[in-house]
Amino acid sequence: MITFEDVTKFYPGQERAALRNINLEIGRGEFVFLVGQSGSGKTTFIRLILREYRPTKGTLYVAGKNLSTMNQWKVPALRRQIGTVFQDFRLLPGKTVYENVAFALQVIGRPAREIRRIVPETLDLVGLTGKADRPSEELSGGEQQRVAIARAFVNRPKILIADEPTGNLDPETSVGIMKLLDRINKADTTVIMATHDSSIVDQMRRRVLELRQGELVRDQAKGVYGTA
Ligand SMILES: Nc1ncnc2c1ncn2[C@@H]1O[C@H](COP(=O)(O)OP(=O)(O)OP(=O)(O)O)[C@@H](O)[C@H]1O
Repeated sequence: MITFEDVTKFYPGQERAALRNINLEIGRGEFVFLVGQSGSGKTTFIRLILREYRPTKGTLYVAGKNLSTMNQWKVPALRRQIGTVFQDFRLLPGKTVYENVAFALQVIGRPAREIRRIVPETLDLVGLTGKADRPSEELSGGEQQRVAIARAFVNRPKILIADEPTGNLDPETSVGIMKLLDRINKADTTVIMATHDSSIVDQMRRRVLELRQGELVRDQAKGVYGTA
């Protein structure tokens, strides 16, 4: 699903690469944790997959496409196959739960009938039954993250990228979010999650990729947060 072939990324004016000679493959339906200290390159890794940047060197394939040579006009189609979830939820203010999720389908031109069917289905899936008409800012942090996940998943993307999705949540709420991401993964979605949350990584025992100063220093099946 995702292949990094000797990928290096320098930002303009940067002396040290943000990512250096990354080689790895992430298969369809895998669940992968991306760990490493602040500044180790996790966000850069994610931004390359979303084609926010191109590699300076090397080749990156996502869903069968070479992102280095992909035309700019094809990027929106790529991003439709990738759901994204962030630490700060990024919901649309002044909109209800339903509207937040429906919007993701409206912008890609799905028919209204389909939207009326799929949005409630997806809200049920993420555990927000009965909350559709609530203003999203009145929900708890955990509920807001569920809205964000519903929005990311409503189009049934092949890949879900979560950048610190539990970063603003208490441990108990975080467990609920992880159960949800696990279910989404079991529905044949490739999930990549950047995190500093060691207890979650240690509990889930999934593949762990560790970056250090831009280099991949560990690729461990059923891994843990730290090797020390
Ligand atoms: N737009 C940019 N321009 C220049 N340098 C950047 C840019 N974005 C990131 N960097 C640098 O690239 C390196 C990797 O940063 P990156 O944001 O990928 O790390 P990270 O692991 O996601 O960190 P965090 O856990 O704090 O989010 C850092 O040295 C950072 O300062």
